[in-house]
Amino acid sequence: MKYAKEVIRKNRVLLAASLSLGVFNSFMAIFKVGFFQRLVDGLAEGSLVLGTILLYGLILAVLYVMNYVDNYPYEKLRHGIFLDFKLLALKKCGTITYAEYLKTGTGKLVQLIENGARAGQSILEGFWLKVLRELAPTVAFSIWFIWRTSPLVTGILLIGYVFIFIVTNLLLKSLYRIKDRILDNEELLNHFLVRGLMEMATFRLARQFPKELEKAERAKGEIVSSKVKMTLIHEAFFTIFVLLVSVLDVTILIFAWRTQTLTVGEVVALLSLIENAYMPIAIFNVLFVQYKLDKSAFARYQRFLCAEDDRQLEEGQAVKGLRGGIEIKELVFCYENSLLFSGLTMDVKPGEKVALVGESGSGKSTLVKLILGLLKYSSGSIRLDGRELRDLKLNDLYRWVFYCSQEPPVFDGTLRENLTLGQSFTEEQLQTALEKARLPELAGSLDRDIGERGAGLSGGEKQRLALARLWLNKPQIALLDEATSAMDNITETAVMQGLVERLEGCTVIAIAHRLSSVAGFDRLIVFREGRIVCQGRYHELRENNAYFAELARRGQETQ
Ligand SMILES: Nc1ncnc2c1ncn2[C@@H]1O[C@H](COP(=O)(O)OP(=O)(O)OP(=O)(O)O)[C@@H](O)[C@H]1O
Repeated sequence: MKYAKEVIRKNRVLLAASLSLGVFNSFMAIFKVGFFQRLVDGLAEGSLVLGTILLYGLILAVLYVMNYVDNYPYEKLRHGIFLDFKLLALKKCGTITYAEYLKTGTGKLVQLIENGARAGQSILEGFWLKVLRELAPTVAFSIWFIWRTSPLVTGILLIGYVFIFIVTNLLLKSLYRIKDRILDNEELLNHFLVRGLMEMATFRLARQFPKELEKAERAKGEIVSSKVKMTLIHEAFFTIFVLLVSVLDVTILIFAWRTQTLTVGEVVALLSLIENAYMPIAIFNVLFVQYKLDKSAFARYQRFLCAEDDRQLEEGQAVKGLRGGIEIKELVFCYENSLLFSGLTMDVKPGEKVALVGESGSGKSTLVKLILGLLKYSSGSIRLDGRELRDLKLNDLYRWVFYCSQEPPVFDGTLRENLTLGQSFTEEQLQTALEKARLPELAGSLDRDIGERGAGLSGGEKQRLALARLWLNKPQIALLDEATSAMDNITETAVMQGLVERLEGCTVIAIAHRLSSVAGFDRLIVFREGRIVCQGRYHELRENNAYFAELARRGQETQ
C-alpha cells in the first residue's frame, strides 16, 4: 500500500474536502426525508404552517447547491488519482535496476500500467471514497431514522444485510477467476498491438500480420466473453437486492394496513428510508466485488512498482570530477545462468582512446553497460580513477560520462529535446553542435518531431544527432557503442575526425565492427566469447595476429 499512501498524501487536501462535503450531503439527503415525513403528517393533521414549507424548500436548496459544489473536489480528485497512479510508472523507470527493466516488455507493461492505474483509482475513489463519504453515512443516518420510527423494521433490515453478505461471498470466487483471465488477455492483446505498430515493416515483409491478428483476435474473444460474464454476475447482485427491497416494501404496507400503528408520513418515510438503507448496501456489494478484483489488478502493477531499485543512483560517494582512468580486475558477470566474463582484466588510461572489437555476442556491449553501472558485476572490480565503481553515486558520475547506445540513441520528441536532454542552450550553441556532427541541414527545424525512436530520420542521422550532444557537454569518459555504424564511409570518417578533436584529453571506449573507423585509436582490444584475445594498435595487430587479421579481412569484405 506504499504507493497508494503516496497518492493519498499528494491529494490530502482534496480528499479532506471531498470527504466532508460527501458526509454533509448524505446527512442532508436523509434529513430531508425525515423532514418531509413531518411535513406530510402536519398536512394530514392540519397543523402545517408556511414556515415549515419554506424551511423544507431551504433544505432542498442547500442540498442541491452543496451537491453541485461537491463536484469540484470530487472530479479533481477522481481524474488526478488516476493520473498520479500512472505517473508512478514513469518515476519508477528513473530508478529501476537495468536488469529488471530488461525483463519487462513494453506492450504488456503499457497495459499493466493502464490497468493498474485504473484499479488504483477505483480502489481509492470508486471504493473507499464512495464508502466513506456516501454509503456508510447514508446507511448510518437511515438506520438511525428508521430506528426512531420502528425498531422492528430495523431488526428485519439487519437480517437482510446478513443474507446479502452470504450471496456476495458466493459470487466473488467465480469473479476472481474471470478477472484474472481478462487481465492476462488484455496484456497479451496490447503486446500484439504494440509489437505490430513498432515492427510494422518487418512483419509486413514477413507477411506476419494475419497470424498476429489471429492471435490478437483470440485474446479479444476471451476478453469480451469474460467481460460479459462479469457484467451478468454484477447485474444479478442488483436484481437480488431490488427483489429484497420489494419484499420489504410489501411487508411494511401489509403491516401498516393490518395494525394501523403507522401514520401516512411514517409509511412514506419508511419506504423511502429502506431504499436509502438498502441501496447503499447493494452498491457497496458491487463496489466491494469490484474492489477485490481491482486489488488483483493493482497487485500486478504493484509488482512492477516494487521491482528492485538501483539504490546506487542516489547513494554512494560523490563524484566531483573525473580524470577518466578505468581499471578492470578479475571481473565476473553472468546473465541469469549464463557466464559471460569469468575474470576479465583490462585497463584504460585517462585520455586514452580504446576500441573494443570482436565477433558479435562476445560481450562488448555488456562490458560498456558494466562500466556505466547499468549492469552489476558479481565479483572482481571496476575502478574509476582508483575508486570502486560500486561505491560511487551514479547520478553524480553520469555528469562526467557520455553514452551513445547501440539501440537508436534518440527518442520520440523534437530535435531540440533530443539535443538538449532538458538543459538550456542558446540557438547558436545548438547550431554549432549540429554543424560539428555534420547535420547543418537540421539546424533550421529544431522543433520538428522526429517520431518514435527517431523514425523521421535516417539511421545515420539518428547517430549524428546523438553525437551532436557531445558539442554541448564535454564528458571525461565517452562510451560509444557502434555510434557510427549506420553512416556511410565518407560521413563516418568525417564524423570520427570531428569526434577525435572534440574528445581530446577525454577517455573514449568505442565499440566498432567496421575496424577502419577505429584504425587511428590508441589501442584496439579484441574480444572473443567474453575473453580478451589480443590488443594493440591496428597495424600491429593486423600484421601479427591471425584472428584479428581474419576479422579485419571479413570486415572489409562486408563493406
Ligand atoms: N539481457 C540479456 N539477457 C541475457 N543474455 C544477454 C542479454 N544481453 C546480452 N546477452 C548475451 O550476452 C552475450 C554478449 O552480448 P553483448 O551484447 O554484450 O555482445 P556484443 O559483443 O556487444 O555483440 P554485438 O557486437 O552483436 O553487439 C550474448 O551471448 C548475448 O546473447
